[in-house]
Amino acid sequence: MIIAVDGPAASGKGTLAAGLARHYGLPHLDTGLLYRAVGVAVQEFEETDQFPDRAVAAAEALDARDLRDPETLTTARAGSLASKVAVIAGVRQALFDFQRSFALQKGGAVLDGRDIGTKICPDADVKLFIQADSKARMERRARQFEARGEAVDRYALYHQIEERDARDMLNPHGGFYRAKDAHLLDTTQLSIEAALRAAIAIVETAMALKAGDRKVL
Ligand SMILES: Nc1ncnc2c1ncn2[C@@H]1O[C@H](COP(=O)(O)OP(=O)(O)O)[C@@H](O)[C@H]1O
Ligand SMILES: Nc1ccn([C@@H]2O[C@H](COP(=O)(O)OP(=O)(O)O)[C@@H](O)[C@H]2O)c(=O)n1
Repeated sequence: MIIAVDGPAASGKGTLAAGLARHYGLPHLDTGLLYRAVGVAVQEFEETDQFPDRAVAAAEALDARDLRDPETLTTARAGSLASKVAVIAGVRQALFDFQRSFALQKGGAVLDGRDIGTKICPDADVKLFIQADSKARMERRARQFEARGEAVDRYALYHQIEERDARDMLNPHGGFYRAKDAHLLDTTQLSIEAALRAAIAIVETAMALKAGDRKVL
């Protein structure tokens, strides 16, 4: 079974994808980490015209080992760099195969990101689009940073998230929109546990419907 989980920054998609993966015993790929790793690798070229070419080369050379440093990859700066390399068509192309082979491994997988249901796994068994209002998302990210001892300016963070979401939504190569067949899950008022229960219920219903369809055919 392939489960695609998409949504904007700090909507809780990674937490839900990890929870679904645990529940169904499937491997999980947080695809945002790929873009973050590429962005961090070329940060010194950010203000130069070499940035796109360097980013494509970094994406082509990316190795699973580059994803093992959550401390540097999950900063706000890495998030912003990620959304800048994510608008480069060659970067998305270079990262496609890695994501696609992860999705197609035997037994299935859970992937979360921005274009999983639309571009990486348009054939996923179940697609979820996770939403939460901007304030809730900012507060969650603020607490996440504070939990690891970082000082947070909530006003600046709110604007950073809005700016990144806007860049993602305007990304001509990103396909960051809700797939027509994605199930919307708004987690603004839900705890992590309640959100996971709701996500599992969606998966169960979708799989039961699929099985029913197969019987009818
Ligand atoms: N439903 C929820 N209620 C409260 N906090 C949540 C919820 N879902 C996720 N979080 C917390 O919000 C932060 C961001 O969640 P994460 O799953 O990383 O979001 P995303 O992958 O969409 O960026 C994490 O610290 C996570 O524990
Ligand atoms: N499948 C994906 C995943 C991430 N991204 C880009 O990478 C950035 C960081 O993604 P992320 O999922 O780690 O960010 P959060 O939603 O966790 O804040 C996003 O803002 C997008 O610009 C993408 O373009 N496509």
